[in-house]
Amino acid sequence: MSVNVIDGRQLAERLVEEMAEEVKARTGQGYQQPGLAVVLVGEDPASAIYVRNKIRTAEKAGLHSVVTHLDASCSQQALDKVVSELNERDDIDGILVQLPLPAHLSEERIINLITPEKDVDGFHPMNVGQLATGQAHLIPCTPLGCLEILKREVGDLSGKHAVVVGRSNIVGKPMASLLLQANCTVTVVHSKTMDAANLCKQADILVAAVGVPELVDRAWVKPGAVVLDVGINAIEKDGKRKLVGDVNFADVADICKAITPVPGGIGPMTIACLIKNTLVAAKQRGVKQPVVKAR
Ligand SMILES: Nc1nc(=O)c2c([nH]1)NC[C@@H]1CN(c3ccc(C(=O)N[C@@H](CCC(=O)O)C(=O)O)cc3)C=[N+]21
Repeated sequence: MSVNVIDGRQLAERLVEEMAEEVKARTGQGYQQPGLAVVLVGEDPASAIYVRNKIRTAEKAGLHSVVTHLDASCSQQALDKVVSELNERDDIDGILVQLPLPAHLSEERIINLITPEKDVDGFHPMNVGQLATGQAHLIPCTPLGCLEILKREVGDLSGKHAVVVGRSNIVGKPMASLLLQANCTVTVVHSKTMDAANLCKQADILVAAVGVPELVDRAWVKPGAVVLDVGINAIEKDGKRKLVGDVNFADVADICKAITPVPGGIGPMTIACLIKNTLVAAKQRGVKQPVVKAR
């Protein structure tokens, strides 16, 4: 079987270009330039890289962006205050608080505090509930990026057996909701599942999102399956730091119909979907530019 390696970087770039056109058209019609706010707490180097990528991509799409960088030791009250102020700002359509937060801060509290209309991560219980009931408008970025790829690679998902490995609130659960919405038969596999490999081997669509380096090997994959690898794991190999996914790419690639690589697969699509959600939020809010009166 010839391997189809899905180029997430190229696809993401195309989506960002399309969105840049849309932003231009909308500002031309008198709407305010969409704004994204990213809040970063602490000095985790991986988080700093992701935040930089998000801001760079936002700028490519013609959004304006603000980054608030707080000290790792900041209080919950200080973080709450930053989010509350962003909630009130008219020029900000999307708010993202980079996770994970330092252990002394409550992620749940912050997720619940972000106003649902600006929750471009789609993590607020209101947006989670809307996704579960098919009324979604802000859908978590990674699952949304996965769906975009599946629409292109598979087309109609109706009746396909999709297996999601992992049950996190940020990927596994919303991914399962979205696939169900698209008429897949959905199985969720997790750490307590009996015989995960055999369940996965029945999947037409396999989404791996557990954060275990190269967990999924050949024994887990049905020939002809479409495999999406959400994992981003930094490992040491031959004394060098290297990024690998949750899928053992070299072991499975030749039996897949299509597969996403790490890096260059789902990661860039996640960021493109963050921009998409910021546009969705901006349209929903519909704020016009202030009218300057002629005199
Ligand atoms: N509130 C919140 N929302 C998030 O969406 C969120 C978060 N917190 N915390 C961390 C995770 C992780 N995440 C990534 C996004 C893009 C890449 C990405 O673009 N990766 C590149 C390369 C990365 C590299 O080279 O290190 C790739 O896969 O090709 C990776 C990881 C978003 N997250």
